[in-house]
Amino acid sequence: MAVPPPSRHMTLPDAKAALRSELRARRRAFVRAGDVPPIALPEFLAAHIAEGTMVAGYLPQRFEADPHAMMAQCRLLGARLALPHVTAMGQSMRFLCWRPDDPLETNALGIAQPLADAPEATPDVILTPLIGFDDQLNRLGQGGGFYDRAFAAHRHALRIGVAWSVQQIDGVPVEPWDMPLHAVITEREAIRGDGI
Ligand SMILES: Nc1nc2c(c(=O)[nH]1)N(C=O)[C@@H](CNc1ccc(C(=O)N[C@@H](CCC(=O)O)C(=O)O)cc1)CN2
Ligand SMILES: Nc1ncnc2c1ncn2[C@@H]1O[C@H](COP(=O)(O)OP(=O)(O)OP(=O)(O)O)[C@@H](O)[C@H]1O
Repeated sequence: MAVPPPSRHMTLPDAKAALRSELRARRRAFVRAGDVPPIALPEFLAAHIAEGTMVAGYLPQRFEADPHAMMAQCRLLGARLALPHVTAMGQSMRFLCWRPDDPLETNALGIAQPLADAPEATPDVILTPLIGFDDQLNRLGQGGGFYDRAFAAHRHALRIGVAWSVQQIDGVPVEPWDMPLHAVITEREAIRGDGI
């Protein structure tokens, strides 16, 4: 979907901030319109999940795409689950093991997460919440750099974006540290890269 091109006078951080605000509005309108369908685990991704595979998921904030159905399907295939754990902006994000009945705390950013002393996980698959994405599998996140740093720390993990289809744009601005996703899964389709 086309987004108005950033003005020539805008800096890249300004352009990204404008995109984030437009995409958050789209995401909110999509969810408020009601009847959001579940996002299923596509067959090509299920083929990477076996007994003991460590899948890092996330607990969606209000209007984020909901990965619960995918996480449940991963568990049925024998996967173990983990969730992100953050302390403050600029700090690294850890993935901590989590089962559906385990206790949660709320972090400084208002997101529920496992308790700090839960065992640390090394993810094989990282289900990644997105603000936006494009058909080249470039990703726009919240801007904290948490997932950029996590991708750099877990280079062998599959990077799987999860989003509502309305979050697709023509060209996400790419910066030197950005690592493209292996696939993006939406409620309508899966965009699959060459590496998966
Ligand atoms: N569900 C979920 N969990 C996640 C992330 C995420 O994007 N989604 N993260 C991905 O990095 C990490 C937390 N990172 C965050 C980075 C920035 C903001 C932030 O700027 N929040 C704004 C409000 C955003 C909004 O209105 O949607 C704020 O606090 O002002 C929040 C979380 C770890 N856990
Ligand atoms: N490997 C890394 N190590 C340290 N800092 C990094 C690394 N990758 C990115 N960063 C920093 O993190 C910030 C990421 O900003 P950017 O706008 O790309 O966020 P984003 O990719 O949208 O967000 P997120 O990764 O949180 O989903 C930048 O300030 C960048 O310098």
